[in-house]
Amino acid sequence: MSGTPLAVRICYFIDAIYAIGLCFAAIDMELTTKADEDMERYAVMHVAAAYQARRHPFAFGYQQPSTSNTNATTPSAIFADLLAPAPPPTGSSGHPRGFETSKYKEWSHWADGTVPLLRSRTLDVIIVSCVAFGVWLYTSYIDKRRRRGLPYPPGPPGLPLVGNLFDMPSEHEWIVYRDWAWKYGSGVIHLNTLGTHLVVVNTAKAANELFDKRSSLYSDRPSLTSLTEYLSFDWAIGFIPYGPKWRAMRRVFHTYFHPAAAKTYEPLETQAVHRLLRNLLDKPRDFRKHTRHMAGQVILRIAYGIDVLPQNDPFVELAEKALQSVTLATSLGGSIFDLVPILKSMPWWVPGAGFKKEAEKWRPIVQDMVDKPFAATQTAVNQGDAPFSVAASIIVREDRDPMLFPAQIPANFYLGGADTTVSAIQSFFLAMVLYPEVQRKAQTELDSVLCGARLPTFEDQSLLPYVSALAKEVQRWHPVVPLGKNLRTLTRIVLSRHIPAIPHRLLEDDVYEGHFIPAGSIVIGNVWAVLHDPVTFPDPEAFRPEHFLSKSQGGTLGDGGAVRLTEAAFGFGRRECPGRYLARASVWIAVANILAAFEIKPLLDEDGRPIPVEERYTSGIVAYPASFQCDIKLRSNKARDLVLAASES
Ligand code: HEM
Repeated sequence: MSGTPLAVRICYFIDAIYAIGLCFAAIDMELTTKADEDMERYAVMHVAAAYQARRHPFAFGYQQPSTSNTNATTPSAIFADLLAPAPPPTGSSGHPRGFETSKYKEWSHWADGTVPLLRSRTLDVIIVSCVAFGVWLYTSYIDKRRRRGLPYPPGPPGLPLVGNLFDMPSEHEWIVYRDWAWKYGSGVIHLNTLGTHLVVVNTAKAANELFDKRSSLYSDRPSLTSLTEYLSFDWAIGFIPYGPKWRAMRRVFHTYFHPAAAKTYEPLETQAVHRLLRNLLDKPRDFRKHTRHMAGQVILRIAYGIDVLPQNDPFVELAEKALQSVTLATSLGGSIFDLVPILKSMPWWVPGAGFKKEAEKWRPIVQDMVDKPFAATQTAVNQGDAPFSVAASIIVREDRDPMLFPAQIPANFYLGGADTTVSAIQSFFLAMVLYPEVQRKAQTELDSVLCGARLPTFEDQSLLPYVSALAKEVQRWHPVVPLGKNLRTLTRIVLSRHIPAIPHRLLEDDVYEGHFIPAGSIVIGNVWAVLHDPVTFPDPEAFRPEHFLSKSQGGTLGDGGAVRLTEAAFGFGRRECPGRYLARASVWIAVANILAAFEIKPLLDEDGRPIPVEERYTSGIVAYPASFQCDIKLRSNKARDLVLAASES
């Protein structure tokens, strides 16, 4: 068997299923009409065909027999009929295609025996069907008792057994879930995929009630075997279940990222943004690459005290490569293990096995991402010339938590902080191309406060309310982590475990507004829907910083409400993003400085007409604007001087 080509093995499988299906159909007909020999005959032929193919792998081009013109009534006669016009041998391997007449006798005996065999199986089928029906009745009864008569939250009806598997959207799921919430008139909707309950929370009210007020129930994560076991991401706090290890990690995060600690990183963030300005000046077309470099510079400096190289930094490249493996894990091959953990012990040809092999190649890279930058800091500490960094501080601490491996803590920063910050800044560039009047207003405010004499710092926040509202609107307009990732048709199968951005998992049965939510449900906060609620944010699809300005300033919200709602961009409850203070400052500093120095416009074509830019986004865990080009030009000579001076200091 092991030497048989894969394609042939797939053919075996398909044909066996086909033949079995036809046998059951024949039995069914026999039960109902007692006289449909035709159907039975058809089934027998296909069973025989499958049998023949099993013995002769290259004979798969057999011709579909037509039963309509035959008078044959017994399996032997059918075979005689079937075998008479032997197809020509055309297989490139030299093996005969079609049936081998020399085997006729053997097969016909076998086929003759099939009819009574099918008949004798009838009772088995009835028993199996009764048992299956009984199991279904019993589980329905248990389910009903567990729900105490309460319904699940509303949602699309679904099909028996597979539930909503085929309802699941393949991209931009956050919009579909929001639409379902409107259609069924409920902030919380329920879906069932292959028996796994999926609950999507679409309003701020429900998110607040479930994730915040009942946070002890809603803070677990579903197990992601593909990432934690196969790729060794078991150190990533975002994937660690709710429990002592997660708490220990969060405590460390809090030590280094609480608001006062985050404030101490502002000079580093400003320095990275100044380098970004210089890079934009030198190579404006590479703005995407530059934002990635900026985010990497901030994170690696804070995490390890490493000053990254202007180009091709080995630590940035290593981390970026390791993160590519997450995409691999969230492909169908990897996700299948999250859905069906038993596949872990299955032979190599079972679905997902290719992923296992691939994961072996990637694991050392993920390990290097953890070890190599930490080792560099260790060396610097030993030599006594390490600048402040989280890694250096952990190395010299004596009160380290024994549950945590020191090198794993700073590795979390790149994983959580790099892509997210990059996406936000790229959304900002897109918004400025699409909304030139917003850009003009922000620049007018900057000019009136700074008078072109200096670049802005984070301290200027309160002096620049429109720019500050603009930075918040960037996170609302297209939330960085809107909900989910791209799920193509096949990956619908893994939805129940793997759908959302970073899903929560319910620990105990719960009831919300008269609806039952079972323990183990995967609970997704639809950040996008919360931030596109037309009652709170009129005209939610438009980029309008006024969404975050008080009414007296021409906006729609008081600052208090707006502040709480921007938090939604960073997730919910106890799992809320621990890097949010750092992230918010990085985005503000980047946005304000770029606006002060540059004008962002559409590129012009050869005839001087603006090249249209579309507002399109990818559907990943982190959503990016789809590739677009823009023209980034200095606003004035004064701006050039400021950029050059800042990048040299
Ligand atoms: C614009 C920037 C960022 C955005 C929009 C963002 C957003 C998010 C979101 C939505 C979550 C999921 C929360 C939930 O499960 O409800 C999250 C989790 C997380 N983020 Fe961020 N994030 C950003 C930057 C950062 C940075 C800079 C760091 C680290 C330095 C970071 C570290 C983390 C970690 C460790 C988690 C997992 C928390 C846990 O599971 O307990 N993030 N982030």
